[in-house]
Amino acid sequence: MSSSTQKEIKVGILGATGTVGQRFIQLLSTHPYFRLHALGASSRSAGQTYAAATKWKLATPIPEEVAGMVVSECDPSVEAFGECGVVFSGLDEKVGEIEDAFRRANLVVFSNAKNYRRDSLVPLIVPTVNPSHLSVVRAQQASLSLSKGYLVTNANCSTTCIVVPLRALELAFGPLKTVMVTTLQAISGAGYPGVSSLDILDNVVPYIGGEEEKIEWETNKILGGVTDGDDGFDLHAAGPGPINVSAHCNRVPVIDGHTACVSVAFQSGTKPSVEEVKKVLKGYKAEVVELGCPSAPKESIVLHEAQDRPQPRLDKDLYAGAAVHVGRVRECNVLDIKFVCMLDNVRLGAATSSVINAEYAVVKGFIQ
Ligand SMILES: NC(=O)C1=CN([C@@H]2O[C@H](COP(=O)(O)OP(=O)(O)OC[C@H]3O[C@@H](n4cnc5c(N)ncnc54)[C@H](OP(=O)(O)O)[C@@H]3O)[C@@H](O)[C@H]2O)C=CC1
Ligand SMILES: N[C@@H](CC(=O)OP(=O)(O)O)C(=O)O
Repeated sequence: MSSSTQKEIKVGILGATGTVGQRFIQLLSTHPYFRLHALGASSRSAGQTYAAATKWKLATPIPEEVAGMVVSECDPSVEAFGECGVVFSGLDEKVGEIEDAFRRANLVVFSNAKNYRRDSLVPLIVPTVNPSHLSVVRAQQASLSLSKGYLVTNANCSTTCIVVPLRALELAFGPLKTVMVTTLQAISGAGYPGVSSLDILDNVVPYIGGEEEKIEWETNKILGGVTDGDDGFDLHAAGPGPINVSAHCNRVPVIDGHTACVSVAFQSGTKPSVEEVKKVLKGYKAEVVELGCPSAPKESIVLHEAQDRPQPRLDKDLYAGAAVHVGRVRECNVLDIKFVCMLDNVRLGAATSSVINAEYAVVKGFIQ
């Protein structure tokens, strides 16, 4: 779809004052398809201008046209939200029912929260992996008698980091059998103000509530397929059984950028060489890139050859934080192959994924 023929779609942001909400503002203030029209947050912020309500933490200033917008409650009956075609949600998981209320008001909702990821009619989409799962929203709409509204989720940020290289490997070398992953997760993953400085400075915290279970479960939904008839998901589609995923999650004193150390075994029992694996990762082409979705990165996987890369501080900003970085590809003595991957947890790990998912929905005619 060319920007000259495209009618701008009015969009709202739920949780606009938060860590993910701020990235949405930054990404959408110059977007070729979407125009910011409504901002929502809690009753603590409602009624104030965006600049007054928000502890802005990004290095670029609050876009001028947004600073003076008045934040409202997250309620679909607010007039400005009713005028939107799409809402992007950076809402806390504790208020998941708000997203459902917007969907039932016939709005298209792109959510970052965990609440609906396991729903059998809600797509869980990493845009550079499984955007075609969007087809299931037609069954979701039918189940709720909605003509326009539906809800799409993106994945947990660490899960997003690992599934991009895993998809590339699976397409080239066949179904995966076992994945072992150890994460080193940035502080911004816990939102603002997040983990207290006294807990995280000079320290590593070897526990992030619920994170390991999310990685272990979500990986199978994302790498699975959709059922015949597009009315659900098949967690086992890629192989004879689900992938055995075992995760250890750690919080580390990094501001942005989650790192994951991953070991993989394939079902076939045949070990690909390190050079074959590198070639496959480098050559991986995602559909959203081929379709020209405006926020999709030129390379979905950036392969690093230097021994000490990827590093969050040095690598996370490439392609506006929309790529997964992979390095240290080597043979694994226990499983088949191992590598290190890293992504910007607030961009590809959250806001950017929602935006690319919405771009794909526009290009594929799922948003009028
Ligand atoms: N940070 C990250 O890296 C990632 C986050 N996520 C998910 O994204 C979502 C947002 O996370 P994050 O931005 O980090 O969280 P923050 O805590 O930084 O922001 C939460 C937002 O939700 C709003 N909010 C809180 N309570 C209510 C309420 N009762 N009614 C309406 N709005 C409310 C807050 O508004 P107010 O300012 O008024 O309190 C704020 O805008 C979460 O579900 C999180 O799990 C997913 C992947 C990565
Ligand atoms: N739990 C993640 C961030 C997050 O909010 O994940 P989820 O969207 O799965 O709740 C972290 O702390 O880094």
